Amino acid sequence: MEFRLEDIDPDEIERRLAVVEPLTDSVRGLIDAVIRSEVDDAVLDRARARIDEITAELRVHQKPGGYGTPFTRDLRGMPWGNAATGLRNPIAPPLRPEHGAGVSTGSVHLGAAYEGPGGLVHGGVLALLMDQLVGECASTIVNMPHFTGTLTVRYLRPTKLGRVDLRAEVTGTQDRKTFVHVEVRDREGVTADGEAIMIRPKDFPGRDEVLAAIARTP
Ligand SMILES: CCCCCCCCCC(=O)SCCNC(=O)CCNC(=O)[C@H](O)C(C)(C)COP(=O)(O)OP(=O)(O)OC[C@H]1O[C@@H](n2cnc3c(N)ncnc32)[C@H](O)[C@@H]1OP(=O)(O)O
Repeated sequence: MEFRLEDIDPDEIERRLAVVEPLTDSVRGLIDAVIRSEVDDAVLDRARARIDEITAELRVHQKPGGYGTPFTRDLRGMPWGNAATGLRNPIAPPLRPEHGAGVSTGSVHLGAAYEGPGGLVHGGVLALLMDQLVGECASTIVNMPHFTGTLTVRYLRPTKLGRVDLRAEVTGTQDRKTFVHVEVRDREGVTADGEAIMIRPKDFPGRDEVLAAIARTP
């Protein structure tokens, strides 16, 4: 887990998001269209050539590796490449968690790109979303980043594609461990639940900056 301080103000964050969020949404639309399109092969071939051109244009200047998890001095995180929440990651639904007292919630629309069995959400996608939410829940409540040590998922009944709601709640803490219960619902009720043991790592790159930024946060 690597954290990197990026000393920019909220206006600059908004300026960047105003450019990349619409781009990411457009690519989400493209992914959905590629899965569901019934146009003929010639149109698909033409689309591929145009997409390859755009990809080459974007690759002229790019980061090595992943996007990383930059954060500002006031601890606003910018994990924009995150697989579940990333604001510039088209495979992220994206989940946008909200945090209350010991509870985190989030809703997503899971369309064709998240299908497992026909018409139903892939179990791994649900585990991804649960993992993210329990991570954010433990990290926000304890105010320090946590890793998922163990996540046990029970799939209670199939989850229909469409709107899915998640809720995570801290059920206890013990030294560096935080215990979190999580539930997933589709429009007909609870479809899966899970128990997570979240661990606050002893050390990680950027730890001192995170602690200093927390200390400065009013
Ligand atoms: C603001 C930031 C928001 C971030 C949200 C992001 C959410 C994303 C969620 C994720 O996807 S995290 C990525 C998936 N998880 C990992 O990659 C974790 C990989 N594993 C590790 O890095 C280490 O194994 C871990 C940090 C989990 C534990 O290493 P430690 O060296 O700190 O553990 P240690 O051996 O000192 O054990 C400390 C306690 O934790 C317990 N423990 C260790 N590993 C465990 C485990 N895997 N499961 C359950 N408990 C575990 C261990 O028994 C012990 O309990 P006791 O104190 O009661 O004895």
